[in-house]
Amino acid sequence: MSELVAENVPIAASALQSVDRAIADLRRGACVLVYTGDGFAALVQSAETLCDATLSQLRSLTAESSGSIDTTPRLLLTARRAAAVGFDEARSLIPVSGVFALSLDSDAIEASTIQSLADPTDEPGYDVEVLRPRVTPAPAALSESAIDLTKLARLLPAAIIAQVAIGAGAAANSQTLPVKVIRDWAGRHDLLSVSTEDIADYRLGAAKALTKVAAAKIPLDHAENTRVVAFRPNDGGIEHLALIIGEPDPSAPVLARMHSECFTGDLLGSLRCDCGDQLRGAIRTMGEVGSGILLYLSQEGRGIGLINKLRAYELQDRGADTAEANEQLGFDADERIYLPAAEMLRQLGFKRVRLLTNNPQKVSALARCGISVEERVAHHFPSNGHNQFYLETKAARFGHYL
Ligand SMILES: Nc1nc2c(ncn2[C@@H]2O[C@H](COP(=O)(O)OP(=O)(O)OP(=O)(O)O)[C@@H](O)[C@H]2O)c(=O)[nH]1
Ligand SMILES: [Zn+2]
Repeated sequence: MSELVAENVPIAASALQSVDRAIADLRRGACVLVYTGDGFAALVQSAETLCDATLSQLRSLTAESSGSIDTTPRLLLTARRAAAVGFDEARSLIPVSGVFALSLDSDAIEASTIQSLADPTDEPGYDVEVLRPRVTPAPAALSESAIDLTKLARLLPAAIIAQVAIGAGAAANSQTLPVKVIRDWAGRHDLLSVSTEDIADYRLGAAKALTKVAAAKIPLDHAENTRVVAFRPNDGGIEHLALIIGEPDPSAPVLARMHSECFTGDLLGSLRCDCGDQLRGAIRTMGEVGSGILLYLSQEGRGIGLINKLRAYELQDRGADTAEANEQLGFDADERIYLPAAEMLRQLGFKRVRLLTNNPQKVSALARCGISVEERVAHHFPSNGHNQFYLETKAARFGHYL
C-alpha cells in the first residue's frame, strides 16, 4: 500500500502545471520528455494509449539525438505485472516496487503486443519464452517516474521509455546547463518536458494543497441538516467532498467516515461491494446521533480509477480476488493515500475523530497524518449474497476487522 506521511512539502504551481500537462498528453497518446536534475532525459509514452504510428514517432525522435547513451526503447511494466505475465524473475523486485523492462530493440514488437503485455483483460498476444532474451535493465529514476505518470493519469501502469542523448551528453561540450539544453530540445520538438523531481513531489504536494471552493446545504434522507463542502486539489484534480452533518463540536472527537468513491456501489447500487450500504449507513448513523463528518474521497477503485476498476472486475469474473486483480493489472492491492482526508479535517477545524471503518489501514494512516483516532467504530453490513467473497477477501487480504 502506498502511504505518505504528513510533511510540509511545498510544490510550485509551475511544477503542478507541467505534471498536469504531461498527464493530459499521455492520456491522448502523445509522448513527453522526462528529465533528471543531473541532465538525463527520456521520451515517455503510455502503453495503453500507444499505437504503431506513435511508437514509430518515438523511434524517430530518439534517432535525432546522438551520443553515448543507449537510446533503445523499452517497455516498462511494474514488477507485479511482469510477474503476472509469467516473468518469475520479477517477483524479487516486487517488495522494492521495482520496474521491469523489456527491450524493444527492433520493430518486431507491435503496439498490439505491447498493449496485451500491459493489459491482462486483453487476449495474451505474447510468448514469455520468446520475450525473455529482451529482459533488460532500465534507468531507475526515469523509469519509476514514467510508471508514476501513467498511474497519475489513471491509465494502466505501463510505459514506453527511450533515453535521449541530450543534457548530460550534449552539455558536456558546452557551457549550457543540462536542464536548459533538455528543455530547449523538447521545445524544438513540440514536446512537454517534466522533471522526475516534480513528478515525485506531485502526489504529496497536490494532496496537501486543497482549497475550499464551494459549500451548500443539502438536506439528506435521515440527515436533513447537512452541508456539503467541496475541496479542490491544487493539481486541478477531482474535488473531494466533506458532508458535515448537524453541528459537530470541534473540541470533542467527531464521528467521522473516510469513504472512498465507488461509482458502481454508491450511485448504481452495485451488489458487488458494500460501498452503497456503508455510505448510506454512515449518513443515517450520523443523522441519528445528531452530528458527524463524512469525507467523500475521489479515490475510485482504491485509487486506481473507475476504468481500471472495471478491468479488475473482469479479472475477478475470471477467478482473481479483489487484491489479486489489482496486482495482475500491475497496481498495489490498495493505492490510496489519506493525506487529503486529514487536510480536510484540519481545514474544518477537527483534530480528533471516532472513525467509522473496518479497515485498520485507514486508522493507522489517518493517525500518521496527524489526526487523533480516539476510537474505531465498526461499520458492518450484512452480505447481500453477491459480495460475500469480496467481504471475506477484505478480511483475509487487508486485515479488515470482522
Ligand atoms: N480496485 C478495486 N476497487 C474496489 C473493488 N470493490 C470496491 N472497490 C473500491 O474500494 C473502495 C472501498 O472503499 P471504502 O469502503 O471506503 O474502504 P474499505 O477499505 O472497504 O474500508 P471501510 O469501508 O472503511 O471498512 C472504493 O473506492 C471502491 O470503488 C474492487 O474489486 N477492486
Ligand atoms: Zn464499491
